[in-house]
Amino acid sequence: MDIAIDTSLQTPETDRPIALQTYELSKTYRTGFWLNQKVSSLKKVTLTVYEGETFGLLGQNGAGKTTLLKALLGIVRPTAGRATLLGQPLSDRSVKQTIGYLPENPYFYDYLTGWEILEFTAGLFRLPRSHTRKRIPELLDLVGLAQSDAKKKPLRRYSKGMLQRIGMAQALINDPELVFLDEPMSGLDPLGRYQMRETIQSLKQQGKTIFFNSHVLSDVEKICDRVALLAQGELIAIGSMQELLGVAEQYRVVVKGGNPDLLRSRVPDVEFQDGFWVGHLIGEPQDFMASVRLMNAQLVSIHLARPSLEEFFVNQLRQHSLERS
Ligand SMILES: Nc1ncnc2c1ncn2[C@@H]1O[C@H](COP(=O)(O)OP(=O)(O)OP(=O)(O)O)[C@@H](O)[C@H]1O
Repeated sequence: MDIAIDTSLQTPETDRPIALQTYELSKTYRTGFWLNQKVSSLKKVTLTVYEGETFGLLGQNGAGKTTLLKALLGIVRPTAGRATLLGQPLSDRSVKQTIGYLPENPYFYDYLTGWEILEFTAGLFRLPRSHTRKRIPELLDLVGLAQSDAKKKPLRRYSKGMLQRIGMAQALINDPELVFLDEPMSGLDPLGRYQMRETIQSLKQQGKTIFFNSHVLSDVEKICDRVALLAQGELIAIGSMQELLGVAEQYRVVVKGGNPDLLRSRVPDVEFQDGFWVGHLIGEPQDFMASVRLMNAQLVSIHLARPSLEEFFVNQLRQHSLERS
């Protein structure tokens, strides 16, 4: 399939330069012994990521996130549709020089030390040795491995968190403009996740575009400028946190006791959590407080809040599966 640059793809909604764009990108895998079964993993996905953005791709297991990443990186061939990376079609190999990629489960030659693996990767990019000698310590510092003896230790003696960090350093060796991260927080403890977020934020400050998949929605909410949500290969939502979650104009209420059916008329998304009814209020808080008293229920808390990304994610997926059934 020939994926040519299409000028219609280059028409931005704003004047911001585009880092990555897909137009009706689709991927169908053939599986089974006779390759006679089809799995439609991406269905006409159209999206734009602007330069300098931190963009999060969300979705349940099997939603098609890795397939989209692999299609963009040329690891799998799209079945239909088009895409550009830094203005070039996917078929243009030269663009790979300016791209970094951290796979979900990076494979390393584990007899190499941290320093050696970075030297090896630098060699693949044909970076001059003098440059590599300066670049490696900078990267070890950026990913939080400079203080340890990581550079001298073989990778088979690395912890999961250290491997993830050296994978990140490896993805950045060529000082890429566009960085793809597949589940960068996976397997990290809370401190490791915090440090990975810091690393991503410092890349953002350097003006890099970051495109990443994650299941850790609280991290995504903290660091992403925009997110897209995939469900069964389809793009079902895309936007900034403000566009998707709104501004804080809803009251979140926590109530003890009371009749859930009556509560539901004012708090449609109410759910029972750890002994309390929790949800978002529709209407005036004063009226609600009066009705809670009439229900013989107890108001535990009420405060202005917008839904979390997790609540948005669950609601969107529920709605999508209702529409499908
Ligand atoms: N090489 C392949 N051959 C056949 N089917 C595949 C292949 N790779 C992925 N799939 C299928 O495509 C669908 C999307 O998979 P993908 O790995 O892209 O999802 P994902 O959103 O990244 O999931 P996870 O969060 O679990 O990594 C799944 O149904 C998966 O089984």
